[in-house]
Amino acid sequence: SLCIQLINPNTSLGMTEVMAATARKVASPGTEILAVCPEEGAPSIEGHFDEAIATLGVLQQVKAGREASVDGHIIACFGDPGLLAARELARAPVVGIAEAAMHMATLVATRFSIVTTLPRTLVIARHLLHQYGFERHCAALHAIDLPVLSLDDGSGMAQQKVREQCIKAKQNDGSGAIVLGCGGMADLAQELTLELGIPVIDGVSAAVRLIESLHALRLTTSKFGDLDYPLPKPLSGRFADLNN
Ligand SMILES: NC(=O)NC1=NC(=O)NC1=O
Repeated sequence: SLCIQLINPNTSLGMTEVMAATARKVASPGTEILAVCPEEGAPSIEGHFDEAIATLGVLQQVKAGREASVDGHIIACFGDPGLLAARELARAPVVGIAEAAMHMATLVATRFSIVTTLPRTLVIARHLLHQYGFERHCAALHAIDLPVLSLDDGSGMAQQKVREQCIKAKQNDGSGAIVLGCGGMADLAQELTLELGIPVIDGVSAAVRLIESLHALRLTTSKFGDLDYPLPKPLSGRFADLNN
């Protein structure tokens, strides 16, 4: 059986639980989901500064996961913070929820739209599209203009905004699929797919199944070249044990 480490890079336990529940629903029988988040950091990740803060916690959790011999790591934040650094530390596959959702969208539609949280994080999604080579596949990006934690406040307001933006995207963008641009939207994909009649894709679910596929194909992170383990050197202070 498989053990997949689900890393919520922010420190909000409610979001970790929503994503863990979604991951467990979609995981194959026998796949265990080990849901974690950093001991310290940002309660939500809404920009470049928050991502920089979150990266240390992601790396600490990846190291812990490697020591626990997990079969894969999911970076469950739509900016995929620390993805390549995590791949240097990891032996097992590391998949970000943005790249997972984007890859799946390209397999079922010629173009997809992204619906994310704050307008200021749109540029982060654009950077990822460029980095992953998916710019030509993305027809449009939208933001609900609500903070990440509004998805976790129990009011249902953010969820309604996500639904509205998805309906507008389907009507206006010429996209065949929609990517949900926040880990906190993970539980909305199934219902929106049914309601809209087009694939509405959550990156947490996509990442779980991608890691299961990588495992089945015996594919693990290449340790040849730039993703080899970090060069040994005396790291100091809080970083001291990160690379050993
Ligand atoms: N675009 C986003 O909303 N990214 C995110 N920030 C978080 O804290 N979790 C996410 O998925």
